Amino acid sequence: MDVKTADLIDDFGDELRSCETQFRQYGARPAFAGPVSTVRCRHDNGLVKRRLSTPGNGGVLVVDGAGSLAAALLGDMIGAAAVAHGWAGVLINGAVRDVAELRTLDLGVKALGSNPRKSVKDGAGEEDVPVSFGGVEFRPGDWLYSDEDGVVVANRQLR
Ligand SMILES: O=C([O-])CC(=O)C(=O)O
Repeated sequence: MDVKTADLIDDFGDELRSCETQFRQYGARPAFAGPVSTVRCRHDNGLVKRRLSTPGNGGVLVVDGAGSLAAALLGDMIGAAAVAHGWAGVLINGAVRDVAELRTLDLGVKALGSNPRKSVKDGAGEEDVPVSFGGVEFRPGDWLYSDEDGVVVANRQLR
């Protein structure tokens, strides 16, 4: 999908929520879009790993890691699983690791930063709940559009 968030804002205006968080790009896909699924967790990526190992159907997993940079919620193995399962992208309010390898994956990956320390995998957290960061609420079933300008979300598929 050819995603241009600025064009979407021009065409759909207030129908879109625009996230203020300044993410870094880590995947090889600078632009991605799809229906939203969510995980909320902190220093534990058990739910992220499990979710990205199930069919993504072109969706985007929004992970609210509470903005913590203390441990990575995604690395190259989980990233490769996401590609293999047909996810379009992963948006992480938290950290990643294996940055050099993530750069080669055909996947949208945006996160706040990186940390080589990995998370535990107890599976603590919540799935399919609304999560909020950057002044935006991300709800399961919303549509997310992301490119180098930013991340915007709508209640429905706009294109
Ligand atoms: O396993 C983890 O916690 C993250 C990671 O390094 C990977 O996905 O390869």
